[in-house]
Amino acid sequence: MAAGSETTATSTSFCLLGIGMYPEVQAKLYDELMDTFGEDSDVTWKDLTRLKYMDRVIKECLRIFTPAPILSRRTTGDINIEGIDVPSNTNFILNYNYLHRNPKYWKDPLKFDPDRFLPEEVAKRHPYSYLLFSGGPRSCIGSKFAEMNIKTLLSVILRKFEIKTEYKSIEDIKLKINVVLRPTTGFMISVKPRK
Ligand code: HEM
Repeated sequence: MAAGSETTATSTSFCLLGIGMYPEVQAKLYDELMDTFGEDSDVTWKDLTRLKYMDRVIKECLRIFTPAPILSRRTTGDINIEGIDVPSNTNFILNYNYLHRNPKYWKDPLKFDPDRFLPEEVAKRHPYSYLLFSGGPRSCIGSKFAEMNIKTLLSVILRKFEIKTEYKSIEDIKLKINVVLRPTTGFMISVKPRK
């Protein structure tokens, strides 16, 4: 259950938090939604694939707030990582939130910039510098479904409500890990009907 529902709920909440913090991003998303669906029409799979800006915003929110940040692996043979010998049968803890905020891969990592996910920018980075759904043979089997789910939820919510948050900056948000990532002081999101 946690694999699919808790991760999706947490991801959507972090997206709303990011969107609430940047009114100019929210306005652009609203325009894209109006152009794509208008005010009332139902969300269809085909239309979801046209939400290019929303796709980038979601990726940027979940880079900064990676909902499933801690994973473990065990080596099945001796390996060498950047000059360090690691014997077989060693347990590893991987922290993807750290990876996603590492200045070695992300310039100005706490700057919110959805355009980091423009295709030409993605092409410049190592494919494993962004591991929202992990990588390799044990990566998330629900990734496409999760993306569609989050886009559908945001498409419904953002057309009807304006999102606000009391948080003023990413640096303000202290995080803890309860299996999934959480802000220590809650999401602090409020919604205002658009009309
Ligand atoms: C945004 C939402 C989601 C995120 C961030 C997420 C993230 C992840 C990550 C990072 C892993 C890798 C775990 C590892 O390597 O040890 C994983 C595995 C998995 N996820 Fe997701 N997930 C999400 C949604 C879903 C959904 C919607 C489903 C099911 C419909 C799902 C089912 C699974 C399953 C079954 C695995 C285990 C795959 C395996 O061990 O072979 N996830 N997920």
